[in-house]
Amino acid sequence: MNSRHVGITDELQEYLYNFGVREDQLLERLRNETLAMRFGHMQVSPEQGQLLAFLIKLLGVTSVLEIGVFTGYSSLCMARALSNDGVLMALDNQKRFTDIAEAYWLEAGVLDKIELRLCDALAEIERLRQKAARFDMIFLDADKERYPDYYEACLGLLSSGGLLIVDNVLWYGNVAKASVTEPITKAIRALNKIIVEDERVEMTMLPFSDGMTLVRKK
Ligand SMILES: C[S@@+](CC[C@H](N)C(=O)[O-])C[C@H]1O[C@@H](n2cnc3c(N)ncnc32)[C@H](O)[C@@H]1O
Repeated sequence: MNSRHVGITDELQEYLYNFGVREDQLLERLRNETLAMRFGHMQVSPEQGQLLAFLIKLLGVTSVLEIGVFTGYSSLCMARALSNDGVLMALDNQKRFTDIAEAYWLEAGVLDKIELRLCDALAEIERLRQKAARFDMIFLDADKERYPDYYEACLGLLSSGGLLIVDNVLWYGNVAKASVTEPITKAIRALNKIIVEDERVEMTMLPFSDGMTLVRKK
């Protein structure tokens, strides 16, 4: 295996932000407001938000399901990238977070593209499956302990050729450390094994931010 990988130092991360990411003032304000909050570390990185938006435009995605909204950074990136007839269904169970998200969606003029549902996401996905709902793209970024359950449920909601994006698949690098056996790391490891062995999909794991896997349903 080719072992030439560039380690991301703080210096290189700064370079990446200067030359690899375009973040406007609204997103920067949301990012800084969120980072100042407790749990602010849960927010996606600017480069992740940019990749999600890029994929939506590249693939002409018109329906997105987001699982895990938090203060709305990723949903704002995705909603802006959708065409005017595009829809983003956004699931979270914490109104104190999504109130912040909604204020930013309103300011960005994308509130009417987003259908926010305050719910337990896995239960809501099961309800959506019973109604035979379909999405072109799903971004999974909620409770990691249930990632394997989410994966199977999400595949049932994806159109053929649809894209599932799973965040935090490297979990701070812990997935590769045998000594780490806490429940979240174990669940993410389990999901990574399921995905790499799943012949129903094509996949690629990106060592990007905290690790993102792109899964295309055949
Ligand atoms: C990592 S954060 C999402 C970050 C977000 N994508 C962003 O752009 O900043 C995870 C979110 O999942 C939500 N969450 C956790 N468990 C959930 C559940 N069972 N149902 C719905 N939402 C859940 C949390 O409230 C939190 O807002």
